Amino acid sequence: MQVSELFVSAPGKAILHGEHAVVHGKVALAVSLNLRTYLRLETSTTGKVCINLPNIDTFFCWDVSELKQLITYSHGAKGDERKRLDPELLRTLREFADVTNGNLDTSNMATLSFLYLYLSLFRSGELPSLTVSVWSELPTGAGLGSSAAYSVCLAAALLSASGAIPTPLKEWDHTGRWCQEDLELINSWAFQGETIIHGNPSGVDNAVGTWGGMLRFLAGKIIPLNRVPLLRILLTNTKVPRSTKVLVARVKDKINKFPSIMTPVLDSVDAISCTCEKVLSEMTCEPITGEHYNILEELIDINQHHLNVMGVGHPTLDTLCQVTRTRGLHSKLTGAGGGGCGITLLRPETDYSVVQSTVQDLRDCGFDCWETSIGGPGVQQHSPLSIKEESLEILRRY
Ligand SMILES: Nc1ncnc2c1ncn2[C@@H]1O[C@H](COP(=O)(O)OP(=O)(O)OP(=O)(O)O)[C@@H](O)[C@H]1O
Ligand SMILES: C[C@@](O)(CCO)CC(=O)[O-]
Ligand SMILES: [Mg+2]
Repeated sequence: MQVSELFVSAPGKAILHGEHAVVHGKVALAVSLNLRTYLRLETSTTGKVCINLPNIDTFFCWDVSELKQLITYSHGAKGDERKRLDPELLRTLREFADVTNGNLDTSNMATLSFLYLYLSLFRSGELPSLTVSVWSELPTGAGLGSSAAYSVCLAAALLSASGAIPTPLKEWDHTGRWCQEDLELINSWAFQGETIIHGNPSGVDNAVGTWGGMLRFLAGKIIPLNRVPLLRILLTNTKVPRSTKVLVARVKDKINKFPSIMTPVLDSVDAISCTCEKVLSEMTCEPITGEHYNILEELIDINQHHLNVMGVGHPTLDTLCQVTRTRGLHSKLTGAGGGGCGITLLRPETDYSVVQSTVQDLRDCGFDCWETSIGGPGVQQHSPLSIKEESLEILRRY
C-alpha cells in the first residue's frame, strides 16, 4: 500500500451534442464543468474496508477477510481486464451484495462499482484495509456525469493506492495531474465502473472526467478540442429523477423496433455535432459574428427535437425550452434526458438582466438554475489545502 491519505477529484460534464447517438457510434461534443466530485482515501489497520457516500446516504464496512473469500471464488479476468468486465467477479459481487441484475438502486450501483474496482485492482496482492469517502458538488443522476466523476475518482485513487500508477502531487504543489499513459489507465478502469452503473456506456462521460476541457468523442476515440471559443452556458436542473441506464436501454429498443426510422435521426445528430464543431473552430480563427450564434442556436433546437423523437424528452424539459425561448434563448437537454438537466446557450451580448430574469422564471417553475463556467481540469490529485473547507470537513468526517 503506497499512501496513507490521498485526495482526488474529477469534474462533471455537459454534452453539447451527441448524447445517446454516441452510444451507437456517432460523434459527441462534451465539455467539463466547474462542479467536481472529491474523494478521500485513507489506509488503516482496522482489517476493514469502508465506504462513505453521503450524497446518496450510503455507508458500509466489510471485513477484509470476508472480501478476500470473494476473490477465491472468482477465476480472475480473462483477456484485457481493463477493457471488459469480468462477468464472474460481477456475478459473485451481485450475490454478495444481494443485488440482482436490473436493480437500479443508487446505493447498490455505487457500492457494486466500488467493490468491483477494489477487488480487481488489489486481487493480485494483499487486500488492504482502507476507508473511501466521496463528496460531490454535482447533482446525482441529473445528466451532469455524476456517475462518471465518481468512477474516475475511484479508479484514480485505487490505482494510486495499489501502486499501479504514481501519485503525481509534488510536495510544493496544491494539485497534480497524471501523465497521459496513467490517464489512459484511469479512464479504462473508470469505464468499467460506468459499465456497472450504466449498463452500456459510450465512454464519453468518463473521458471528460479524466481529461477535462472540451472533447470530440467517436467510438472510443478521444480528440481534445483546444481551439474553441469561450461559451456562456446556463445550466438548469429540472430535478426530475431519471436513470441513464433505463434511458439508454429505451433508445436501443426504439432503434431495434424502427431501424429505418431511427438510423437517419442518429445520422442527423452526428451531422449536428460535426457542424457545431466546425462552427466553434471557425469562431476561433475569424471574428465572431451573430451568424455563428444563430447557427449554434438552430443546431440546439434541431437536436432537442431529435432527442424528443428518440423518446428521452420530458414535459419539464419542454417547459425549460419554452421559458427560455420567450427570452430569445435556446435550450436542449444534456446527458441522458428523461428529466435531469438542460443547457441554454447565452450569447456574448446577452444582457445580465436577461440572464437574471430567465433564471428567475426557471426557478419559479421549481427548477435549479445557474450560469456555469466550463472547461475545468480533468482528474487531479489534491493537497488538503486545495480543497474547500466545507468539502474537506465532510470528507474527513467519517
Ligand atoms: N456522489 C456520489 N456518490 C456515490 N455514488 C454516486 C455519486 N454520484 C453518482 N453516483 C452513482 O451514479 C449513479 C447516477 O448515475 P447516472 O448515470 O444515472 O446519472 P448521471 O451520471 O448523473 O447522469 P448522466 O449519465 O446522464 O450524465 C447513482 O445512482 C450512483 O450509483
Ligand atoms: C446518454 C449518454 O449518451 C450520455 C450520458 O451522459 C450515455 C453514454 O454516452 O454513455
Ligand atoms: Mg452517468
